[in-house]
Amino acid sequence: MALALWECRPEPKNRGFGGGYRHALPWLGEGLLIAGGQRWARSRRLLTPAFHFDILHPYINIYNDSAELMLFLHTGYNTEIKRHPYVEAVTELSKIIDIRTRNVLLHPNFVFYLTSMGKTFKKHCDYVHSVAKEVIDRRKNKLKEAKSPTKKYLDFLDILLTARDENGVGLTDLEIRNEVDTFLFEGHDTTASGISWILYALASHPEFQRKCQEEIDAILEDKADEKIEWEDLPKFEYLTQCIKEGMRINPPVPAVARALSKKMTIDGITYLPGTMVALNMYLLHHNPTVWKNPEIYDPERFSKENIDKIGPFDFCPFAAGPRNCIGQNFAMNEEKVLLARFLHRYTIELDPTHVTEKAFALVLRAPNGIKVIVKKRKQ
Ligand code: HEM
Repeated sequence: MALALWECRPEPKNRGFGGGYRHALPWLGEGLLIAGGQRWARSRRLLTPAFHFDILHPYINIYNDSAELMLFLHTGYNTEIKRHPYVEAVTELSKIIDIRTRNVLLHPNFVFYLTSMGKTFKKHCDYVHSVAKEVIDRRKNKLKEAKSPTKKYLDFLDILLTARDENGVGLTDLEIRNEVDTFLFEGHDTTASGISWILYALASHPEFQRKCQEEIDAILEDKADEKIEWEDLPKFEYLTQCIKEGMRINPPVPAVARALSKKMTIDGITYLPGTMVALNMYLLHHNPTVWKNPEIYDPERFSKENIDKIGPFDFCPFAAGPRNCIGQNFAMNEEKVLLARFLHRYTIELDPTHVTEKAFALVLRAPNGIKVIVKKRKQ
């Protein structure tokens, strides 16, 4: 009998002293990313309907609107693009968690919160929690006024607020806030990193970029408003190959970690329960025993002819098993729309004066930025 994901018992996240996830607890709480055991199983069961195709379908309009805004900003010369304070705070929080995880002296709470970094962390946590609370309260009031959700389409927040388990019990206010914070982080930073590194790969390989553009031009040929419909998404076959290869060579989440729940023997060495195990997706995707010529960006690896040669655990940008990414379809759809709309209008080239560096944090970052030259296409 096949088990639903939440009926499996995944290895827990390492939240003990020294474990990386522990440092994100004051920010994300026991949301889906960090929770374990029964709490995780209940939340995963309640939240899975939020990623059903029927719920994802109307988000296509939001992806298109976001693409529109991004393209508009590109047309303005000297436009100073200010990041939202929420995005600034999340970036700082994830940077601090990364620094803290690598420095054992900052692990004890009583030391960390005495440092200026600890105080900044607390300040940003309070701010992001207040934003999440405001969003939740606003929607709660709307739902109260309407008595029951009357919108044609429910979104993620409606589902969080109205979900009930088999005993008719919903999520508490704190559980809802933890999920909102988790999804705002997991849903934004990861996709932003993915799109940036895919654009970098395509700027480095004009031949693949041109092939994507030919495909995009053919799909958008008769659309004066350039709007991508839900039905168009499966047509972007070559773009999808480039996206997957982009996430192979630069996985947005470079590593995850677990604590062993039972003894495990790897290469003749036995590890005891509780041992922390880091699973490095970046190294997996660059391992020459798994991938031939791993440093070469080659979208043909994901062509119809070749895709069956890829093993089930060779390509893991969204992790694997019961604790895989719940938002992976959402993310793939968003990446397709944003990249297709961008490449339809513009061609990008690498800035030859800039050296792009990689930093392995909670998400894969480019500490000094990715610089490309953007040229309007003649059509
Ligand atoms: C390119 C984009 C994305 C990538 C590469 C990505 C990758 C991942 C990975 C590797 C994990 C496992 C993390 C771990 O074990 O510590 C994960 C979990 C998760 N992701 Fe994503 N993600 C992406 C987008 C999204 C989006 C758009 C959402 C929500 C809208 C989302 C929500 C989550 C949540 C809630 C979890 C925890 C799931 C659980 O433990 O049951 N992710 N993601």
